[in-house]
Amino acid sequence: AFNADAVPQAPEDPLFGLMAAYKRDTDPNKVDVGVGAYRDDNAKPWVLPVVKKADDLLRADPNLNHEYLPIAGLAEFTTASQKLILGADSPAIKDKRVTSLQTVSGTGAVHLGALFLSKFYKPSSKRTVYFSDPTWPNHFQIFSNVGLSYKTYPYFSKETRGLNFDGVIDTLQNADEGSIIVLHACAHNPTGVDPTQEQWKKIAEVIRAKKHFPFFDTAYQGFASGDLARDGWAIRYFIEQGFELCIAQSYAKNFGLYGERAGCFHFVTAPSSDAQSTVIRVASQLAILQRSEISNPPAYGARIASLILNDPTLFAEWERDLKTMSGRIIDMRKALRTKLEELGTPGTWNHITDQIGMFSFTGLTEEQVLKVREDSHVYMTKNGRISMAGLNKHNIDYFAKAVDKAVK
Ligand SMILES: Cc1[nH+]cc(COP(=O)(O)O)c(/C=N/[C@@H](CC(=O)O)C(=O)O)c1O
Repeated sequence: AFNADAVPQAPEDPLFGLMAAYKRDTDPNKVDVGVGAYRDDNAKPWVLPVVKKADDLLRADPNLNHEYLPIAGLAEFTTASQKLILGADSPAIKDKRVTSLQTVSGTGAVHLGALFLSKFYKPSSKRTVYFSDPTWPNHFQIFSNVGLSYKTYPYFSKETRGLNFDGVIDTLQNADEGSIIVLHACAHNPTGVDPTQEQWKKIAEVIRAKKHFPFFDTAYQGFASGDLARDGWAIRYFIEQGFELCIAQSYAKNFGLYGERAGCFHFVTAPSSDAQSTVIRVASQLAILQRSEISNPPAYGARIASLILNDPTLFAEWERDLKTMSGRIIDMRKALRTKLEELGTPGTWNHITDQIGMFSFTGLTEEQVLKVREDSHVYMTKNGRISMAGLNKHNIDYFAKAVDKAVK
């Protein structure tokens, strides 16, 4: 007998709890700057025009069926995903040093990578995973669920509201050799603070010197700068430097395919004479894990993304849609900073425009966050992160005044 009555109550997921609380709120002025999901200027989810087009094409295909995909997913999707994040001319692709599996979005890719590492990465010795502090909260439970212990490296400087670069370097320098280092490829969540290219080079030096293993999580390619290649720069630099690494790639945000769960996991081996046979063995073990976890991935989102990634005209349209989203977010950053400065809201607000990607780390304390929620029906995560796409022409004045009231 299981005696399920012994099962303890788990805490509600903070983010999904926030989304539910927002939905329940009936106040007409309520503002949702919680979940990292793009909204248009009317606070509505935005189906990218290019995604609508791909959907029409897909539904018009007389051969469309609902058969199983291969365990590794749709080959034209994973191949195109490699090119997107590594660059079409990547040495890793040329040398056949990369293997990729389609996953249940970015979460599935982070999980598959964590599960694989828990079984095959230095299994006989102590392994520690390092996350930035702060990081995407789900990182902690995904890695602890597969039995890997973790620590954090300081990442955000409260004083400058920018990168605590020395904290990153010192912690990685003093970490046990061969630790797994989880890195946000661009548009860091929740801080919106990314290392400069020079700082990435120093981070790479320490990771090499300490024989750490880089684990990139990329969920916002095209959202940080609006430029896909630029947002892939850190990963491509590490590949150029000859690192062995893995990448969790999410298409939730940059294709707006949130609920369709489109993502990819890539494992890249270091250049060596037997790199290709290594990658084949790694692929075979990843397939075993994938089979037991999901058997094979969901078809619809990957088919949509694949149609767009593999068609130059649709790809160009996608890049335009990306610029629409990243452009509107940048407009909201400028508008919010201006409003807060005009209101004379205590503190400095340049970080709102210095930070990039979907989020701004406002610096509001937990009680100010709760106050702005109670008083003004504004929903942001407890760490003071706001999803900039939740702001628009109609609510930005109201939002700025709500923050001003909470901070004063
Ligand atoms: C860094 C990062 N990595 C992976 C994911 C997973 O996305 P998926 O939908 O599995 O492809 C998210 C989602 N972040 C937003 C939503 C969430 O928390 O799941 C967020 O931070 O709001 C990330 O912010």
